Amino acid sequence: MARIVVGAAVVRDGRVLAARRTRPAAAAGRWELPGGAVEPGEDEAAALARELREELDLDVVVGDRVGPEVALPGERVLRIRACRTGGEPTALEHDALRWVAPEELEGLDWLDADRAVLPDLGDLLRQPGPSSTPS
Ligand SMILES: Nc1nc2c([nH]c(=O)n2[C@H]2C[C@H](O)[C@@H](COP(=O)(O)OP(=O)(O)OP(=O)(O)O)O2)c(=O)[nH]1
Repeated sequence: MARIVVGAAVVRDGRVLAARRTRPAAAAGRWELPGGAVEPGEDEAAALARELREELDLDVVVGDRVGPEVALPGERVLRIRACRTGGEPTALEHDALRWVAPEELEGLDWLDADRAVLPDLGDLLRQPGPSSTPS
């Protein structure tokens, strides 16, 4: 069975958090949705929350899937989940972080697999969020 890699679409004020990789060499300098591999016996949402604490010192609430499941090399698949946070991320394993607006998505140098979710990510960012709900 394919190993699952989970990535977070952390959304705030209509932007999504992108993180720039430092390793391996082929991926260094390219952007991803932060996350990592689900460990055996671990729940996907729990894995994602754990990875974001480890990589970004960030507590998130994990929500619904975004976009298609994408095949990765080495019998792995990438699944993206929408996340919310009240905190500020710190780059502990990446060399840059950026809040990306929908119109900037296409122009970023994403890892190849992540390109497949950009249309759905754009739709998600354009939806009115909690912060823009009239009170
Ligand atoms: N986290 C993350 N990984 C991605 C994305 N797109 C993509 O192709 N990948 C690939 C890159 C890596 O080969 C793999 C995740 O590895 P990782 O280094 O981020 O996470 P990890 O610590 O759990 O990995 P590992 O030590 O078990 O190899 O998935 C993405 O958007 N986010």
